[in-house]
Amino acid sequence: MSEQRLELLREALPYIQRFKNKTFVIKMSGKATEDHANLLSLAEELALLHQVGIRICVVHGGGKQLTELAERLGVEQTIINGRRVTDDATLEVAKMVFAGKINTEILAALRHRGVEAVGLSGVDGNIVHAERRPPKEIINQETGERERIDFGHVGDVVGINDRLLRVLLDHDYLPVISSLGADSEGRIFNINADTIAAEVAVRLQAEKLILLSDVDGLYLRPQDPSTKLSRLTVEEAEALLRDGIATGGMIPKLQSIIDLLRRGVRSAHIIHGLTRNALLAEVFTDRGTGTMIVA
Ligand SMILES: Nc1ncnc2c1ncn2[C@@H]1O[C@H](COP(=O)(O)OP(=O)(O)O)[C@@H](O)[C@H]1O
Ligand SMILES: CC(=O)N[C@@H](CCC(=O)OP(=O)(O)O)C(=O)O
Repeated sequence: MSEQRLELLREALPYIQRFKNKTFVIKMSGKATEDHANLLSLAEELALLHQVGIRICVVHGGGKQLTELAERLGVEQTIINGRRVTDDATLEVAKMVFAGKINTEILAALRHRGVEAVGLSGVDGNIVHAERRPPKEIINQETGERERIDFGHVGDVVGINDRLLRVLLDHDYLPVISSLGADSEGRIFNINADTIAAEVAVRLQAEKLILLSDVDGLYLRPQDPSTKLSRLTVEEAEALLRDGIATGGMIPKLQSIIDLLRRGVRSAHIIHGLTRNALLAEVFTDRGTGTMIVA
């Protein structure tokens, strides 16, 4: 183990006591899982949290990989306000990429780090009960136009069944859930991974939701990391959404976080999924590295 990691662990002792037996939901963006060395490093950090007795549930996306494979297959992609318009062909590719490739790669990395992880999609154990998102009038943030959008096979989460997750967590398994869900007729939906993570966190009465992204937090001036906000309240987060400071993929992220904090989870964190030890630093130090949003 590196000296930096040992130093962190020394500082971590009080936090370890505080968080033992608490549940953290950790969402890994596709961008955080794509590089093998980075994934192995993240898996090591997850293994440490798991070993000190924190109940970890991972939710992952894979938006970048889905876009890349779909386009290679000649399936054109459209993303509006951070959500993908999912036609028949895109859903086929989403099933392969999310529940197949990425989920298995995360499991293999955790296995390498000695963690007994179990791969699931939201379809397993009825974990994510979803309904098809009805066509909606929305303001397209990119064009500023009001449009009626049919997102296709995109689901809205209407319930989480946590029975299987609790069985696994109670037996020290680490569940890894990909961002698909289904309705009671077995129709499968593509669902934003941040949204699933937030809903799972509420259902498991998690202590924290931690989102591993490709930015190290929320910036006041988009694209300008020097304007990163370290800590904000729900009301401040709402204002950022209203003022159009959060755009693209940050919109569903913040919407989910606001909703989650109003429903009992204490804090949500946005951190960089490609910075070594960012996860450990966020959990085990006061400084943290990302943006913490509190109720
Ligand atoms: N105010 C903001 N601060 C930081 N990032 C922002 C902001 N507004 C929009 N973004 C964008 O949100 C992106 C993260 O969302 P998304 O691409 O969905 O990530 P992920 O794949 O991690 O879920 C960033 O890469 C950035 O381009
Ligand atoms: C409906 C919708 O937009 N679903 C997302 C699910 C994957 C995801 O959220 O992946 P990241 O976390 O890697 O961005 C998508 O198709 O991109």
